[in-house]
Amino acid sequence: MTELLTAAQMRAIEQAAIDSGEVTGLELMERAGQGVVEAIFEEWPELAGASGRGASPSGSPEYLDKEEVPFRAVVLCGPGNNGGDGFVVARLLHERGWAVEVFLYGEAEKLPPDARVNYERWTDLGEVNDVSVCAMNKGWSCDLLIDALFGTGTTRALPDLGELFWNMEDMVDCFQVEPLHEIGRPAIVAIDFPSGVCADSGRDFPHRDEHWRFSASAHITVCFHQPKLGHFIGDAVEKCGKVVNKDIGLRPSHEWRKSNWRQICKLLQAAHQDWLRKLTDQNKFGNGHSVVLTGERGHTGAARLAARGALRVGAGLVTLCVPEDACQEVASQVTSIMMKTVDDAADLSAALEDKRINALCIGPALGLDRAKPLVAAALDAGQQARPTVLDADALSAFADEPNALFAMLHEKCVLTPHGGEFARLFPDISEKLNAVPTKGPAYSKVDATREAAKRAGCVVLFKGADTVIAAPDGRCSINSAHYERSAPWLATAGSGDVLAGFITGLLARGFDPMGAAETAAWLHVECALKFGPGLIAEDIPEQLPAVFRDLGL
Ligand SMILES: NC(=O)C1=CN([C@@H]2O[C@H](COP(=O)(O)OP(=O)(O)OC[C@H]3O[C@@H](n4cnc5c(N)ncnc54)[C@H](OP(=O)(O)O)[C@@H]3O)[C@@H](O)[C@H]2O)[C@@H](O)CC1
Ligand SMILES: [K+]
Repeated sequence: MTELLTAAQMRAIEQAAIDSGEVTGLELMERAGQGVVEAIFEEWPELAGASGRGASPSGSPEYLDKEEVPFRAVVLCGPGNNGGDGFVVARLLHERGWAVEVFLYGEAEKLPPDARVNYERWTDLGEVNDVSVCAMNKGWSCDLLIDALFGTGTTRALPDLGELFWNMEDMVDCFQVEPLHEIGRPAIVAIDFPSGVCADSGRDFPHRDEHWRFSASAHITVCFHQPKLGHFIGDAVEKCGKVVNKDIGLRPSHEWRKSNWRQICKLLQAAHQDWLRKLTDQNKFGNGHSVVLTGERGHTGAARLAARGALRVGAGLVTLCVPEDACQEVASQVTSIMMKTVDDAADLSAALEDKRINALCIGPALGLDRAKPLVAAALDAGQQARPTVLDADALSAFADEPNALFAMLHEKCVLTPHGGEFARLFPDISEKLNAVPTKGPAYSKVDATREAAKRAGCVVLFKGADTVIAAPDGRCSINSAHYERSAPWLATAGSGDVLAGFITGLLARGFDPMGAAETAAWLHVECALKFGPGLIAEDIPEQLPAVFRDLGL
């Protein structure tokens, strides 16, 4: 499980290692530069030779006939240690026979000490020009462009670099359709972050000149030790291209980790596999009994999707609670899923007398008018605190009085809002999240979800391509559907209902709320990836057997 750090956590780990005497800042900078060069050659082995033909701006045949020339790199260095990494990369490429041009944003005299040392090492080998004199056309016809302007220290807008960033985005787009060299334009590599992106939130800092871009773009982003939060949330996911992490020999101390674990956010990379493995001697009740409430006639599809999800994910029994007038509609559509007539809150309370029902899903297409009393019955303090997923209308119904909902919630609940539902329940938090950031670290989706979970007193799963899951005690994880797990076709009607069903089924199987939400979110994306384009919500649960087989279950 990868831990995602904030800039401050990364600095603390780095400082602890330096203070312990096991490494110096300068050594870390050297390793960072080496990591970037390594990543470049791993990504583009064709650049690993000492020389190449050089980029052909036009791809014209007469150019190709010329004698081979060294590969050319342009390195853009900034005023902090990110710039320091850039000087190391410039030197290492030069040592390999590359022709390297270096441009600096800022003043050499003001560079921090380690960056200054590497600046001087570079000036023994080549020139440094001001970034403002970097003729961009010249830059674009090189083989490699290194963005070492800003890394984890970005704290505000970079308006004077907006045009440069705009050009970089253009180049990244071009290169995605044409292979390297054929268009004579460079591979773009960001060191740690595409410049302008806030490391904690993944957001960039807009400025008045909206014509230009607010942050850089890259084909690959090389980060160090562990990826940061900002690589997986916010605007950065569109800018990083691909995130490559390089070890720079930092070992966070056990003590540091122990005292900070609640502040660390995990990136979900696997299901809780051991928990998923069914015990062979379980009977159907051993795997729990999930109940899903449907809406009224004509509004039962969402709950049926959730129920199917709960059953496929392994709940032993799944029952749909259906209003009398919708029974025929539901009965004609389900087989292995059971039905019970539940018209109102009194019926629900009576149904929940059955203590074998150990997980409940309430909300998908439930109907705003019916939702409030039914939610109250589901969460009735007189009942045992039963694991309960609240989704869709069960959340929106409380838009006018979210505190009334929070007062009823308990620690076995899971809320699964999308952005709109989140804003209805947590308007002030949503406002902070949607405000234009002016200084870093900017308020992030991770901050927002943690704050919401604390207020609600239960697990909150804030949906999106970057789904964030947080518990009231600060535990947090991100389920990213970006980069190699990109699954845009998951944004389809009913997909969220299936997710709610997955969580409910896992709760029935005995997962704790955080584990159920994390595993369900991860499986949900796996199912989408398994199916591919053309996916509709009905397909999602049907991929689970294949996903489970791949997991060796
Ligand atoms: N931590 C580690 O373990 C390791 C870290 N390493 C590397 O160090 C990087 C972090 O270095 P860093 O802290 O010096 O930050 P960085 O991103 O270079 O920028 C800071 C400078 O930018 C300035 N500045 C900010 N915003 C600005 C703006 N809008 N416009 C203008 N200026 C602005 C800011 O000025 P200030 O805000 O202080 O006025 C400051 O001068 C990290 O990303 C990685 O690449 C590696 O060497 C390996 C080990
Ligand atoms: K950078």
